[in-house]
Amino acid sequence: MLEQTADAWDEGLPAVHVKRAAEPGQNIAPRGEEFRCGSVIAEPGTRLRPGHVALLGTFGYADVPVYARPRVAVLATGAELLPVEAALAPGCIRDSNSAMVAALVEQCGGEALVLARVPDEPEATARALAEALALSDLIITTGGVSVGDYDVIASLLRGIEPTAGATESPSLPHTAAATGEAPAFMPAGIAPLQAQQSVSATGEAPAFMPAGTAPLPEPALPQASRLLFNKVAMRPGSPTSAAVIDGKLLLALSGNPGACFVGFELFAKPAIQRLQGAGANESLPKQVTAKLASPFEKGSPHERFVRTRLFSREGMLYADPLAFGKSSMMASIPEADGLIRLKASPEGTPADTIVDIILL
Ligand SMILES: Nc1nc2c(c(=O)[nH]1)N[C@H]1C(S)=C(S)[C@@H](COP(=O)(O)OP(=O)(O)OC[C@H]3O[C@@H](n4cnc5c(N)ncnc54)[C@H](O)[C@@H]3O)O[C@H]1N2
Ligand code: MOO
Repeated sequence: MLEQTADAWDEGLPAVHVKRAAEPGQNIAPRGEEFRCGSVIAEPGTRLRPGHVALLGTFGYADVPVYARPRVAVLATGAELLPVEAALAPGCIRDSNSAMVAALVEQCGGEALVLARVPDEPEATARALAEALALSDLIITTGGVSVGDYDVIASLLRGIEPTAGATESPSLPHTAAATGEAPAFMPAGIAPLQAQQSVSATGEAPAFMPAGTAPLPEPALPQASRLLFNKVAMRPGSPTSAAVIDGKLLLALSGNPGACFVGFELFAKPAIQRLQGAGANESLPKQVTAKLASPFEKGSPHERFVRTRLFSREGMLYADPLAFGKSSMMASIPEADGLIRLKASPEGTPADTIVDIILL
């Protein structure tokens, strides 16, 4: 509001000049202007944003029931993995996936429980998964999911029965957005959320890890396990797999950091949001369209998800694919604003093509 008066003189005396007369009711907030009796502040399942918290506050709701943050166990597999703080040794690599996945989990509202890394041994891995099941609502593993002799997650998954309708290369979950269906990989009856726990994402075994957990008699997953899918028709991250173990979702992401990141965005993020009560559509990745700013030369037998920078020029959104976008590379991950969805094609995609973008 600006002052509508000015100093003036009237017949030699100081006066106030009113520039514009007030209208009746002006600057008075009538009762019920913004909210009526019965107005809904937030529907059940709404993710509470700062604006919702302001509304709840103004109407005196100090406490409201919310979903517990899902506890997400993060288990990196690979004999070559070292803790982040370790000096490099020949043939070894630092476990960056655990730290990245933990940060991604926290970013989408989950609570990350970073478990001790396991070598490529079925017994140790099955034991670690049993421990993860006891501690968490959802398990994310990285690595060991491809076709090599030491890909232990893959061999454990091969040992369980596929769910009716499970496929080798399912459609990607966000293709369900148009139908309004729940993502196909979300199993019905996921175990209810339990009390919260907190743990730091240092990559070390958490202090609450039960000591002396009895080893499983066989390196196998529990009887009640069901395979949802093994492998997805996408690049990167084609070995991504999913199963339900004892009523909890296991997402097995690729060990390659770039593929691990893409797998998380496409599969883990929607699942974590669903566990927080988000509706099927709300939890799916948000998509926009943009013009490709530079050509993407490489073709792919499967749909490809390319990390990209986004910018706008003259009212048009452009996607500029980032360098260092290979599955094994991570330099482009922090730079990426989105993932370009490129259709399977033997050829590359020319500049100026209108492409779908998943926003990160
Ligand atoms: N014979 C074939 N081999 C592979 C195929 C194939 O079709 N046939 N597919 C390749 C593709 S595509 C991918 S993707 C990878 C996925 O392999 P895994 O998920 O089993 O991952 P690993 O082999 O365990 O690791 C791959 C790569 O990533 C590094 N890594 C693993 N974990 C971490 C971590 N926690 N932090 C950082 N880096 C990690 C690991 O050292 C390897 O370099 O399979 C191909 N092979
Ligand atoms: O599926 Mo892999 O990530 O393409 O290299």
